[in-house]
Amino acid sequence: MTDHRYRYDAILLSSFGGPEGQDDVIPFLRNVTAGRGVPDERLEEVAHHYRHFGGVSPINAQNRALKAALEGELAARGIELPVYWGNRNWAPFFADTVAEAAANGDTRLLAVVTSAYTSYSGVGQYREDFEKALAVNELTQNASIDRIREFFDHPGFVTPLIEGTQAAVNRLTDAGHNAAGITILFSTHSIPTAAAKASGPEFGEHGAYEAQHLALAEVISKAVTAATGAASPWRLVYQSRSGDPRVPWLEPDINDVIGDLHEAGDTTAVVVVPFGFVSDHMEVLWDLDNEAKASAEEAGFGFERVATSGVHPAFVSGLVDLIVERLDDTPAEQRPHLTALGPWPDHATVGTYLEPATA
Ligand SMILES: CC1=C(CCC(=O)O)c2cc3nc(cc4[nH]c(cc5[nH]c(cc1n2)c(C)c5CCC(=O)O)c(CCC(=O)O)c4C)C(CCC(=O)O)=C3C
Ligand SMILES: [Fe+2]
Repeated sequence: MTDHRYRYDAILLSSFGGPEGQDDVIPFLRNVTAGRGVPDERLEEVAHHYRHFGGVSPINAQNRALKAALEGELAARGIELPVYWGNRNWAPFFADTVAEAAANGDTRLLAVVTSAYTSYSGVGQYREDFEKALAVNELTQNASIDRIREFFDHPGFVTPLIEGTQAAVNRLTDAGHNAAGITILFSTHSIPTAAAKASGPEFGEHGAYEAQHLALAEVISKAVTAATGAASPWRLVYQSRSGDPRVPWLEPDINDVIGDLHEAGDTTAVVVVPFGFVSDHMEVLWDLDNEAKASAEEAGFGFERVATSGVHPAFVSGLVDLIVERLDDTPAEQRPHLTALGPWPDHATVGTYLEPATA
């Protein structure tokens, strides 16, 4: 219900969604790829990843846990805003969640999107999802959905990654590896190069998407060096490439880099930091814990995979800080950010350069 102490009525935890059983796998994948030219062979291959885990993606349980954690942190700070949860690709779908919220009188929603960087998938497509969810409920004139800013360089998101990377490097050095022989692989989702450029061409050939990842990798690497006292080399690598093989996507692939490091001969171990994601969902469990780990074993490397931010208390608290800065309309110069690119601006409307890649 409209509570005039706040400029929003409720929080909308907004995510990707995932299947909850074998029968959901194919319908889910059809939702994800609707009209987007992902070849059938790729869908078969990805279906197999889900089938291997009983047709259940871990992402929904992770979002239920995040929702509960956000509710706990909001309550602890005396902020009386309900938290709803909706997804793009699987139930609870945005349209149903928005209908439920509106039935409760909650029409001014602030979305917390489980995506830290600027891209069509992480920003523009959510904006379109929100517009559709309002439109099918005939709420376009009577309800609104804003979102918190991209939080790639917010301390709440970054702190768990720094801690995790530091601990992983320490475990490897304790096991006898030299810091200089440990390569830190900062891993994120590959996207088509055209989509990367469209995420903000003023940031270079691969747009804001790559610039944000490079800036953050530098920050984490420096923090780890400062804490451990010894520098380890690092690389930005990409994972989970999809789509038409003739369309260029961001490279290098993590598995190719592990192979190259093996040939070059200076590396004895890798630390994989899945900093492109906020939870240990399927793309982390399959593409890293399974595939990248196998590549590392083949190379004879030590292997450590750092946890995503998940429901780390610093992350949960950081998300509530990001909510509060919107409730209070905190000026940009007071908003925390750990890279020179931030604080990323709020998007009141669809990012003009966030169109889907047509390449
Ligand atoms: C940038 C980005 C993020 C991070 C930001 C964000 O969170 O948005 C992300 C997250 C995720 N991607 C996920 C799953 C999938 N992504 C796919 C396909 C695609 N992803 C893309 C990009 C991204 N994806 C792209 C350009 C495609 C090509 C087709 C298209 O343009 O849509 C496909 C189809 C099959 C395949 O080709 O892999 C699946 C199943 C899951 C859920 C995992 C789980 O279930 O635990 C999550 C969190
Ligand atoms: Fe994806």
